[in-house]
Amino acid sequence: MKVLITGITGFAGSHLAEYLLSRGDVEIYGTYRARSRMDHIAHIADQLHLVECELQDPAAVAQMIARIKPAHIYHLAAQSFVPASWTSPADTMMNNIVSQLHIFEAVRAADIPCKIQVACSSEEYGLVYPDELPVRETNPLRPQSPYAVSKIAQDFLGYQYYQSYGLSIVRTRTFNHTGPRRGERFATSNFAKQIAQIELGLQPPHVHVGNLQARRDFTDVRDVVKAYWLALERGVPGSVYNISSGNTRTIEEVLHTLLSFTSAPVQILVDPKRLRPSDVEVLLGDASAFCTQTGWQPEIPFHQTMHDLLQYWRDTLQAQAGEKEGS
Ligand SMILES: C[C@H]1O[C@H](OP(=O)(O)OP(=O)(O)OC[C@H]2O[C@@H](n3cnc4c(=O)[nH]c(N)nc43)[C@H](O)[C@@H]2O)[C@@H](O)[C@@H](O)C1=O
Repeated sequence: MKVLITGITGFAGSHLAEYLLSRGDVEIYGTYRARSRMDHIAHIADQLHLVECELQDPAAVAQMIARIKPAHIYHLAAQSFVPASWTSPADTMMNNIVSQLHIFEAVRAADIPCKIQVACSSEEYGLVYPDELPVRETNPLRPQSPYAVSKIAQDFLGYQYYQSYGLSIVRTRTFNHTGPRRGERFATSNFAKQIAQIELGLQPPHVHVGNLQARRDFTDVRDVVKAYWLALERGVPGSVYNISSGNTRTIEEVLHTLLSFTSAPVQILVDPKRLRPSDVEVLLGDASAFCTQTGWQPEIPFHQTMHDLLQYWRDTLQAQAGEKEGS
């Protein structure tokens, strides 16, 4: 079976490709852009069909889908960093909404039986009141960032294309996920990288942070990509599912978990530039609909995820230092 992963060079995309390869029953195609970095998939690139495709170009997308004729599409490519959606809101809308429209239109034009997973987000819930926790899929959506609005548009377009044209679309509202290869701008990875840099003497012993009081529901990315596979294998087309762990912790607790793995003495410094115009205060998801439908359960404990993330940065920085020495 042919599957297509948009954003295969990214964080979730690279883990999904690894997971699907481990299953051994699929032929994996993945899109990348001219400026994409290949580091995350370099170790498996010879087992993938990589296709350069700008998803904002409708003709390129139509041609690519008509040629590959994938049975599954995992649409993971996106502008996913919330703060960037304030500095470049139009770019976020184009990247997230317009690209997805091109994929849907290309599948319609090719007239192929294709299941599509749309990567939506817990950010769509935005402002959540204490008596609404844990959040279910039926909760009102009260977006707090342009990014959240773009994800609501992706989500609702998925619904509408299912209703209007019968496209086999499953929407996943994934809560925070992290693990090795997480982009360094996101809180967990940023803190882990700073700690690894402090350990190597590459930065003074200060960890710079933003709002530590926000609460988030974290799942390991390696569990999340299994959920994406199950979403298309066992999810009901037209449905939307939360994907979450059912645990919430403050970002301060996340930082202290990472710090528990190091003996380096550090001072925590709040950087006002890291604060957002409006931040989602608390997210805690109810994934029972998805678990019941597909049998999915997150398996990797949070401590393990944080441990592996810190180790990822230690290894990456050491490899970079080795390369510099060698050159
Ligand atoms: C589900 C959702 O999950 C992610 O969005 P996010 O929750 O914004 O992720 P983040 O890691 O940037 O922030 C988490 C929290 O941590 C706070 N925070 C404190 N100090 C720093 C800090 O220094 N850096 C950052 N980035 N955040 C910080 C920050 O204010 C926020 O409250 C994306 O995958 C998104 O694509 C998505 O869909």
